[in-house]
Amino acid sequence: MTETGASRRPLVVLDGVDKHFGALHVLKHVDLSVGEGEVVVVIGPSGSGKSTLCRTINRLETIDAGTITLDGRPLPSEGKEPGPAARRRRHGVPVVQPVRAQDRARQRDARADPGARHLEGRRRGARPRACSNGSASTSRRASTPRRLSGGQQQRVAIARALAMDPKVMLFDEPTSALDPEMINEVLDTMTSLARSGMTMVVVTHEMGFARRAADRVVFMADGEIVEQAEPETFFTAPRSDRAKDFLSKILSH
Ligand SMILES: Nc1ncnc2c1ncn2[C@@H]1O[C@H](COP(=O)(O)OP(=O)(O)OP(=O)(O)O)[C@@H](O)[C@H]1O
Repeated sequence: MTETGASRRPLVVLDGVDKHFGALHVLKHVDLSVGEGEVVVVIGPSGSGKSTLCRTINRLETIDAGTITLDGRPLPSEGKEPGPAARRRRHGVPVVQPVRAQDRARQRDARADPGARHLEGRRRGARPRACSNGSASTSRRASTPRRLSGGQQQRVAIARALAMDPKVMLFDEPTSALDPEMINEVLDTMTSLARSGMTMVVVTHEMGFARRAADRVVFMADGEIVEQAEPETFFTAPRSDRAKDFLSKILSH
């Protein structure tokens, strides 16, 4: 039986977190504890606050009220450190986000048009940087991420994040901008990571991944955590009408 968050050592703890964007109340008194080695998949309708939740954990977004602690240490208040990048480095909570659409368009242009490829090479600079991706082949290692496919770029992003030796990794819809055939290779990498014991918070619409790799599914709607359960329980017997409605829509596709 899967160990639930309650029986693990708390690693990431959100306590009464509120977040507004102007008049929009995006996170409403959110309480969430992620245990060490736990894989939490966050799902819910568009606009429910999933990405914002993820972004508050690594301080890409500030919060208005409540606390977030990482391994018992509170995240700093806004203004006490130089900037978001420095905060992320210090706290070591990497987030893997979608491959940017513009990068993918540029790759397609470069493949289709030698002139564009030349320009693309100039844009990158004279010498490609090596990337320390243990899963990449030797020839791929000499490539810069922009020469790689979207799926390979995401695997490099995951490898780079792992190089930070993080206590927890965040994934914010990492497969959302990928071509369908590349989605599975990224999900396989994430599944391996989950099975290796990495603590992960994953915002995704990939329900197969949630069933396969999650210890717990957190369902959000309108800025609130409406319910949370082990995947089988959630997918076969959701309790709330919101979750039933959401699942009926996505699972019927
Ligand atoms: N920087 C911002 N400024 C203003 N409003 C924002 C900002 N970021 C997000 N929002 C709004 O906050 C709400 C929650 O957005 P969020 O991206 O967290 O939702 P989500 O559940 O991840 O949605 P999706 O599944 O579509 O990505 C949405 O109404 C969104 O438009």
